[in-house]
Amino acid sequence: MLSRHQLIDQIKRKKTFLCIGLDPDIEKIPAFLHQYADPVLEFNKRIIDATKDLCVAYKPNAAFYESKGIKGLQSLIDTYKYLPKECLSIIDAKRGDIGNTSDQYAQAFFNEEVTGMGFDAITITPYMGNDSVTPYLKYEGKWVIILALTSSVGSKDFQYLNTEHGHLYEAVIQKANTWAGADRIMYVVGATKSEEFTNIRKYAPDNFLLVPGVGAQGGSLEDVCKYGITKDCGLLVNSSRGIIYASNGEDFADAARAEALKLQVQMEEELEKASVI
Ligand SMILES: O=c1ccn([C@@H]2O[C@H](COP(=O)(O)O)[C@@H](O)[C@H]2O)c(=O)[nH]1
Repeated sequence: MLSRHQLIDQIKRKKTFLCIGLDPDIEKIPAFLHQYADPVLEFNKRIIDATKDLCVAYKPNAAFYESKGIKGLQSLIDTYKYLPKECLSIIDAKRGDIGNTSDQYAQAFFNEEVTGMGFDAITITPYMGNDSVTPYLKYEGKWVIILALTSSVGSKDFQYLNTEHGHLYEAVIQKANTWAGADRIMYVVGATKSEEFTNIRKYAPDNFLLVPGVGAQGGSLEDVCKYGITKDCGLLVNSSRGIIYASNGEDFADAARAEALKLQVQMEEELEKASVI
């Protein structure tokens, strides 16, 4: 469990708001790792060891594990167990279903005694509304991270539709703010949508925003900070492929560290500029 207060403390202490995405594709991980019983776990462990002082969160995306069946699920459980306790652990599962089904998803990712996984936070699609989100909030201290404005090209299909409360993504934020406060709810906003951050801060002045899309998707960290940073930082900027696949040789963990370090240095500058540190 990681509270808002602990998250902000960690950001100030480590001078970073980097979230590293653990999206291991068996086709892309270095060949020499295939000699290990669980190559994915070995890959993740070495990435974590090489980067844990440079980031405040790790975000395994469930798809990369679920696509491998039982072995993948075991890799996810063992990766969860290996994550440093001081870092926010986010399962990027993008779940969303009726209440009793959401209860099962919440148990799957939050109830460590039952499943071996007790992530601090989960990503949720808000399309089905209140009853698809509130079951996760029953787990005291856990975070729900709601998709608001995604980094994807397809975000324009629904998220910009006009409603009586503004664009659909604005209506999502206004409604979700009535379910819990900024100590329990974060929003996903893509780095590729930096022009919308000022607007989003009108509705979510205090919420942390999980921001994917820097690195492989071409989003600008500088622009995200220009329009999105708050006095408490309020940002978790994710990079997955840009860090974990920096090299596919034996030096992959060092190369990942070098990429993470570049982002950490930029983040430290932004934190200073915004007087967070
Ligand atoms: O709007 C969204 C929501 C989630 N994601 C996820 O974040 C990472 C991004 O990976 P990169 O390799 O850094 O592009 C990945 O797990 C996505 O599923 C997103 O990209 N956009």
